[in-house]
Amino acid sequence: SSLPRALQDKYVLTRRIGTGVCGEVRLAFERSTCRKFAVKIINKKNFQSEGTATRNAETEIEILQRVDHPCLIKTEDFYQTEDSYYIVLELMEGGELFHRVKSQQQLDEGVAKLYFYQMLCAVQYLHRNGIIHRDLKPENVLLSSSEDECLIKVTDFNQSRILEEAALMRTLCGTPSYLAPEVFTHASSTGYGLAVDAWSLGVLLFVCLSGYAPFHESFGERSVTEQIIHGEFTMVPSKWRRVSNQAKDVVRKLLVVDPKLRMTVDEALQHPWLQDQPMLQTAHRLMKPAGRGDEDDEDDAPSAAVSTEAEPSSAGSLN
Ligand SMILES: C/C(=N\NC(=N)NO)c1ccc(NC(=O)c2cc3cccc([N+](=O)[O-])c3[nH]2)cc1
Repeated sequence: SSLPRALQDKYVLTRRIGTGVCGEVRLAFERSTCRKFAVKIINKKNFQSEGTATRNAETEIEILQRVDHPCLIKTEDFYQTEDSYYIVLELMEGGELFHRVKSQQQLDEGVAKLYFYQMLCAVQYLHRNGIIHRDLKPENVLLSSSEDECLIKVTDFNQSRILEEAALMRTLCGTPSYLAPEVFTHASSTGYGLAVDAWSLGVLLFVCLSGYAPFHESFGERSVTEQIIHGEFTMVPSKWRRVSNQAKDVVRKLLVVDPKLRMTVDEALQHPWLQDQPMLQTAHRLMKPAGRGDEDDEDDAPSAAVSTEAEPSSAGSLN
């Protein structure tokens, strides 16, 4: 395929390291420094119609270049030809969370908690910046190394939407008398847009803790869609026996059908299961800018995270 000249001048692209529904990921070396990068190649044809494709891709590229958080993939460079986008990204040598969970059957609860905390921080950052990810799944969570204790990064903003809050606010400033009812109810559904990510995080946590998907055609005769609409998930005893009640409580409060009642990302960050000082310290060390992780952080202010040990598991009860 015809790689952009400018890309070839700066990088050598070698073997494929990942595949996606709309393109592939190649290992690349920056010629001048020999530093390794990942290059995500997205062919534009893969999108449905031209219209939405371009809009989606622009939004995605904008988001990729605008976001700045240790647990969100960062773009180093960006090129495009008439039929593809080439996104140069930091290398995430641990690969996709999907393969890590698959190869380990299920993650140790402490490891699942460390990864889940980082995902919550990434999605909290997106929500604070008015961005809904809308496609959170194990394939879109990358691991920085093959170590259990590693940094994770959320990627693939192809389905992301920037909350049209500003446009909505302008509309609501005018005289409401001529506005149709759905402008207001739709507003509330936009407001609830953020909650879709909380649901997906619930599914992600379920998969990390148990190694299988909560909604699956093999469970009973109902279709996956039916199971989801009714919030009917199955905790197979053999897979959940060693999982704490607090961890189960987080899953149950995220997999709530009514978005108004679903736990938010902010509330999840305050859940007793995540008030785990050792985990928080590890996470904050991993999330610091490169190189500052292992210096003695005498001078660092004590982390703002809650310092109390997790309460006794009162969280076993469902509200
Ligand atoms: C931005 C984006 N997707 N956007 C999109 N529209 N996809 O549908 C995107 C999607 C996936 C990735 N994946 C990787 O960077 C990625 C996958 C993988 C597997 C083994 C090993 C590595 N690695 O970096 O060593 C990998 N990196 C990076 C970016």
